[in-house]
Amino acid sequence: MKGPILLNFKGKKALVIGGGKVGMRRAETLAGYGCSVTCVDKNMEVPEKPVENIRYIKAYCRIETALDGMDLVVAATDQRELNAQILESCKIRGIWCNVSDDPEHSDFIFPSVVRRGDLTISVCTDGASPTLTAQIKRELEEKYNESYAERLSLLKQLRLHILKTETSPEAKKRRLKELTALTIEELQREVEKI
Ligand SMILES: C[C@@]1(CC(=O)O)C2=NC(=C\c3[nH]c(c(CCC(=O)O)c3CC(=O)O)Cc3[nH]c(c(CC(=O)O)c3CCC(=O)O)/C=C3\N/C(=C\2)[C@@H](CCC(=O)O)[C@]3(C)CC(=O)O)/[C@H]1CCC(=O)O
Ligand SMILES: NC(=O)c1ccc[n+]([C@@H]2O[C@H](COP(=O)([O-])OP(=O)(O)OC[C@H]3O[C@@H](n4cnc5c(N)ncnc54)[C@H](O)[C@@H]3O)[C@@H](O)[C@H]2O)c1
Repeated sequence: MKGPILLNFKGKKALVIGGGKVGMRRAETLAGYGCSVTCVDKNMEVPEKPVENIRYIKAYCRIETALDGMDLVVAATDQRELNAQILESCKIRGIWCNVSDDPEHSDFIFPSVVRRGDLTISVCTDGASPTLTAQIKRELEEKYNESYAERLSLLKQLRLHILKTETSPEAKKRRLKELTALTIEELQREVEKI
């Protein structure tokens, strides 16, 4: 069974093999998390707006050398056999691999993600219905709108202040809980008092 964890991608290196629709989306997702990404495609088409953390390489994938030094690999070619070979080579080397057409054997898969500042909500159906995943994501985007980024930033400041100043563990817990019921305007007023 797969379970969610949040990885720290800073300083990590990822290889995405196959820079088609899915591979390019994965490369951009990983780059967005701060990962250094190399994307290899035999027909590489560099996008109009290249992404800073992505090296775009036009070449056939050479598994033997391409995997060296990689922390994560995504096999996203349209060749099932090649994708399976990439997974096998990663297993031998102890590198975690995602195969875009084989969630069952992948070491990790890509959930759908809603981000609001420090808030991360991820949704996944383990490949059962990515369409339902996308629907649930849209519902969450509406419920947890952009204002949650501001709300969290205020809550963070207040939490740090309470942790520093409040000595009683019970009072600490109670005050932290009370804060989550406040509106943004009320939170702003609380921050001004710090
Ligand atoms: C969340 C998101 C993240 C991302 O991909 O970045 C994602 N799929 C997204 C879009 C999307 N997926 C598909 C379509 C075409 C329309 C449709 O059919 O609905 C579209 C729409 C589009 O492409 O625009 C179909 C599809 N998906 C998979 C297969 C292969 C298979 O099932 O074998 C096929 C059938 C292929 C075929 O038959 O053609 C497999 C996976 N897709 C996953 C994630 C993983 C499981 C997630 C889960 O179950 O929750 C997993 C296992 C991949 C993995 O992570 O290894 C992203 C939404 C972005 C967002 O809105 O946030
Ligand atoms: N996970 C998802 O959300 C999802 C959605 C649709 C499709 N898929 C699956 O993901 C895979 C890729 O789908 P896509 O729509 O991105 O396909 P695509 O055809 O757009 O991209 C595949 C890319 O792989 C490249 N490629 C093929 N052989 C190569 C090699 N030897 N070396 C380097 N590059 C090579 C091709 O040039 C092509 O650009 C398919 O197997 C598909 O079934 C997954």
